[in-house]
Amino acid sequence: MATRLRPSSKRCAVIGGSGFLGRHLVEQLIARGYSVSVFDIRQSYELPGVTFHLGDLCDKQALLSALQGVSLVFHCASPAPSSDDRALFQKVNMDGTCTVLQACREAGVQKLVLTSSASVVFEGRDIKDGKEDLPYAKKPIDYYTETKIQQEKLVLAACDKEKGFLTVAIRPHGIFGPRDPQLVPTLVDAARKGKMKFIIGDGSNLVDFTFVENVVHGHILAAERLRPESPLCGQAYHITNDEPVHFWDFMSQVLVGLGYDAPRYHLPYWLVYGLALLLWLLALLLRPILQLQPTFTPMRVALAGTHHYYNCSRAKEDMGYKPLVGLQEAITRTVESYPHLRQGG
Ligand SMILES: NC(=O)C1=CN([C@@H]2O[C@H](COP(=O)(O)OP(=O)(O)OC[C@H]3O[C@@H](n4cnc5c(N)ncnc54)[C@H](O)[C@@H]3O)[C@@H](O)[C@H]2O)C=CC1
Ligand SMILES: CC(C)=CCC[C@@H](C)[C@H]1CC[C@H]2C3=C(CC[C@]12C)[C@@]1(C)CCC(=O)C[C@@H]1CC3
Repeated sequence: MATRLRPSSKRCAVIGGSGFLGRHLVEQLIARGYSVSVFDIRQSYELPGVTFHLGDLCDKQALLSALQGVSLVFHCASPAPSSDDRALFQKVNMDGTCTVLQACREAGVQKLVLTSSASVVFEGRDIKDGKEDLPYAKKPIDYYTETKIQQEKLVLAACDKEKGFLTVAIRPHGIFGPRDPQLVPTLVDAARKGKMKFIIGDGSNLVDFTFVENVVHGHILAAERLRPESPLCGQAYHITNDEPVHFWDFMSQVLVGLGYDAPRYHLPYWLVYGLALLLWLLALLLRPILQLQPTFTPMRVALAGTHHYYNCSRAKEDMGYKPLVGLQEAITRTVESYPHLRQGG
């Protein structure tokens, strides 16, 4: 019979630790004296104190060997939202999360912190100051959101004080910062193709964009405050910068900071949404013969043209959360971190 290592409270694993958020989380955990095992399908860096375990989270045996002696697990792995691959999302976010839960229980893990998403309540309509008690989206706008909802439900339902296995979900929104492979690169790519001249809607919609270091701070606070007697058990928490901003002002600041023109001309929201939907259907029909990746997906158009900002007072009250980096400093640091994406760079 395999021997089980005694879990140590400063030994943790980060599933998805090679990704954007995962790597920032790993760096901060190391700085705080944790020893970290990264479990991911790829290795994207090396860092003293970090052990890499390459594997797919759908493979329980591979997970079990990475979770030996680990008391705390962060699960922040997911296929990229842009992949739009239903089967992959179901396999990784739903079946894979069941496997993660099973492996955690078998390995004697005591705490699991899931990176969920504030989008689990977003249906493409305005959300202003949304609290955690909003119902899950009944008609999720894409497969990513659909499976993030199921994933969060699975993890929160697995919280079991009697069995000594505690879970909590963090719901960040619009994560950005150095090394983000999604928001700034997509924006710059669209600008370089001349697609960022238009503002979708009247431009007055307020949105949360959250600096990656604040998201990391929320995760670590949640892990450290998650105890049998704490209110965190089995709960979800919004983590934002607590400074909603006009979507198009944020985009313009990043674009201008990198030397591109800010979008200027307005287009009606429903017109662009309708076109994006048509394009998405066309891409779906042509998929067997042609791989189309439209920039303006229905989800992106909805995010660009509606209000979606969230209240994070539950995290403030229950875990003492407060953003560490303000939005202006965060934008400056992010823009400076992408010299290669500058106009002409
Ligand atoms: N980027 C954002 O704005 C937001 C992200 N989130 C959530 O945050 C988490 C992290 O996202 P990012 O760091 O932005 O994404 P990312 O794509 O940079 O990182 C995800 C990591 O998961 C790994 N991964 C994917 N499938 C795997 C599998 N089957 N087995 C093992 N590892 C696998 C990838 O290799 C990658 O390193 C995700 O759960 C995402 O849903 C939530 C809200 C907003
Ligand atoms: C309109 C347009 C093409 C803008 C370019 C930027 C977008 C790529 C980002 C703007 C808001 C971002 C966002 C996400 C991905 C990147 C954006 C669409 C998420 C969908 C990532 C995963 C989540 O859980 C929610 C995020 C909401 C905001």
